[in-house]
Amino acid sequence: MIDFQKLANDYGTPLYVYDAVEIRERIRRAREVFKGFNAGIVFALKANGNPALLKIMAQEGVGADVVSKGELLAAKMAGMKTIVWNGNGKCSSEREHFTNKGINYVSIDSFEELPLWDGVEIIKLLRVNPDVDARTHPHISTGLKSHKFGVPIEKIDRVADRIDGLHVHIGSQITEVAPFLDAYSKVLDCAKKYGFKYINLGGGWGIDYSGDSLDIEALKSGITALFSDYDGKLISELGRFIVGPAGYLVAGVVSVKHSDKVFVVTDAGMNTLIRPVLYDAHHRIRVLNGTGKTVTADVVGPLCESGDILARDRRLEIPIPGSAIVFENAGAYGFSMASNYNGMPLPAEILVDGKEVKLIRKRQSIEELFVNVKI
Ligand SMILES: Cc1ncc(COP(=O)(O)O)c(C=O)c1O
Ligand SMILES: N[C@@H](CCCC[NH3+])C(=O)O
Repeated sequence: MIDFQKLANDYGTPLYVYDAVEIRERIRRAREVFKGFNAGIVFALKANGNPALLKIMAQEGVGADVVSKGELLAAKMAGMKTIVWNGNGKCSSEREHFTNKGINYVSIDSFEELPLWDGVEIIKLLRVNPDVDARTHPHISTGLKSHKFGVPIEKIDRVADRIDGLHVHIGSQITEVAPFLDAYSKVLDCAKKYGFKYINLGGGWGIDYSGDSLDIEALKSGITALFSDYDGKLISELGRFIVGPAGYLVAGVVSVKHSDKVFVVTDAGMNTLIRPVLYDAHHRIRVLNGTGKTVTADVVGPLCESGDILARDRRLEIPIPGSAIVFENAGAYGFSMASNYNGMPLPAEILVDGKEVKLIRKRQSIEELFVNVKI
C-alpha cells in the first residue's frame, strides 16, 4: 500500500505518484493478449513521457510510439529499442533527425506524405481509416471518415506496392471489443490481399474510470481467432492501459468552502489534470483525512476558471484542510497534458517500486517558468 499522505508531506503537493510494480504487471497482461503471435508492444509516449517510467518499460522489452523530437529523446534516454514515428504533421525538417536516430517504423498518414519516404530505409506503414465508430468520447475517437487521421482503407490499391504494412488506431478509452475487431478485420483483409507483413493495431484499450472497462479476455479471444492464419508481425501501441491505473494525482486540500454548494478547494487544478474539464472524465477520489461528516461536493482547483473542476457532485467525507486527496487512474494523460496556466509550476513526479521511493521529476520552480523569457 502506498502511503500517499506521507509522500504528500515529504514531497509537497500537487504530486504525481506511479507504481512500478503495477506498470510491469500491466505489460505482462498486455503481452498475454498476443501470446502465440509474432507481436511487439510499443508504448505511446503521449500518455506519459517520463523517462524513468519509460526505462521500466524498456527493461520489459517495450518499444516507443513517438510523435515529436521531444518524445524521441525521452524514448532514447530510457533505452527503448523499437521506435515507431507517428503523426499527421511530420515536418520535412524532422525527417533527417528521426532517420539518423535509427527509428524502425514510420506510420505514414496521407498519400501526400508517402513520396517523401521513397528511397528511405525504414519499415513503412500506412495509417488507414477504417470508418469504424469507436463509441468513445468524440474528442478521442479517430477512426471515422470525418476524422483527420489516415487514408480511406478502400483507396490504398494504387500505393500498395510502396508500403510494408498498415496502421490502424480508431480512438482511445474504448470499452467495447466489437469496434476493435471490426477495424482489425478490415485491416487484416487488406493485409492479406496485398501480402503485407506488418500490422500496427494501435492502442485504445479502455480502463476502469467509473465502472466500464475493456474486457481484455474477450479481446484476446477475438484477436486469437481473427489473426490465427496471419503470419506477419503485429504491433500493439498502448498508452493508457499500461500507465493509467498505475498513476495517482495527490492534491493538497487548501480549504472547504460552504456556499450554495460545498467546494473542496485543492492546490491541483485543470492545469494539473485537464481530463475532467476536457472530456468530462471521471477520476475516482480518496479522501485521506476526513472530518467524519459526508457531503456532496465539487472538488475544484485554484484557477480563475469556472470550469476548473476536478470532480463534480461527489459524495465524500469532508477533508481536513492541509491533508491530501488522491485521484485514481491519473497515470495516463495526466502529467503529459499539464500546463503552466495561471503561472502554476508543473508538479513533481514520484516512482514507488515496492519499498523504494524515488523522485523522478523535481517540481518546477517559479524561476524556471521564465528561463526562456527576455525583457
Ligand atoms: C496513433 C496512436 N497510437 C496509440 C495511441 C495510444 O492510445 P491509448 O492511450 O488509448 O492506448 C494513441 C492515442 O490515442 C494514438 O493516437
Ligand atoms: N488525451 C486523451 C487521450 C488522447 C489520445 C491521443 N491519441 C485522454 O486524456 O483521454
